[in-house]
Amino acid sequence: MAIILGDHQYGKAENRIVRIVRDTPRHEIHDVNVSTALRGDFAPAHLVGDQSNVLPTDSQKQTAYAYAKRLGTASIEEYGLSLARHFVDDVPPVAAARIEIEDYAWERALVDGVEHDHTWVRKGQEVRTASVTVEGRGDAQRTWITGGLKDLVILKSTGSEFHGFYEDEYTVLEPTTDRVMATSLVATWRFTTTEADWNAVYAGVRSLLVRQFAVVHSLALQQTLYEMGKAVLEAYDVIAEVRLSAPNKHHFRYDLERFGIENDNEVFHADDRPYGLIQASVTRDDAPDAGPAWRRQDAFA
Ligand SMILES: O=c1[nH]c(=O)c2[nH]c(=O)[nH]c2[nH]1
Repeated sequence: MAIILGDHQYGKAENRIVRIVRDTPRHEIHDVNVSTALRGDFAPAHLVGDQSNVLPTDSQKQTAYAYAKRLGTASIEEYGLSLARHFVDDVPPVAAARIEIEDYAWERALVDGVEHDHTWVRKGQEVRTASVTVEGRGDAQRTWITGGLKDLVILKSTGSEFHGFYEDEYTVLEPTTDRVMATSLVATWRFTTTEADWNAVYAGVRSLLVRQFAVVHSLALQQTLYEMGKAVLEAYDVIAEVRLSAPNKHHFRYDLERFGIENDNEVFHADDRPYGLIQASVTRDDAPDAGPAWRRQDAFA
């Protein structure tokens, strides 16, 4: 029997970079969490402790900060692209680089009803995400970009049903034709291009996802997810695939009848666990190969 080193990658995870644009008295803020991962033949480092090909994770961190100046005008996708290309093009042992970014939104503080120039309040909990993977050099170079969001907490108080499901001897769930449906959505979309109006696509996709959640009369969260992905693919030909992950944040109608009080879907217990976890990928039948687009940094965990 031989023991072999398998797939490996290494990088600096979760660089918390804040970029302030202060060229005028009205500042701008970009607050991001950047993770780098380099891939290539780093076997000697693992097998015999030879670091000669290893660009330290500390250097990767320094590079992420050095490139952060670009965040003044660049979207997170563009920033990730320049960082990934730098590692692959300029560091010979690196065969591929993956950059994952989370973007935390701030909104201007209102002071006496006026937007303040250099004070912000964190906007909700929703986070914009992006990943860039660059492989190979020169004409053989290939690039995969995803955009996305996570922690988009969304709830509808009607327009959702769940019935007609398969029942076995353990099924106790009551069918319903009117329930609260809520989730904390994670959506990731895979681009077919390395040049897009990234911020406009983000805003458009986000609003389509919210729109579909609201207007689709849902017979199950599964159906809602499919309709969300389908609408995005119909509207954006620069997107080949949408992946959705949605915890079903159950809201159980509370039994007030015990107290002689009517409860016509008015009072609920919001249960935090367990939760149903509904996940789907929606794709075009002619979508290009996903390559390493979904090879996330936490794939080793
Ligand atoms: O939208 C739903 N999908 C399910 O698969 C499911 N299962 C369940 O218990 N409730 C729900 N709701």
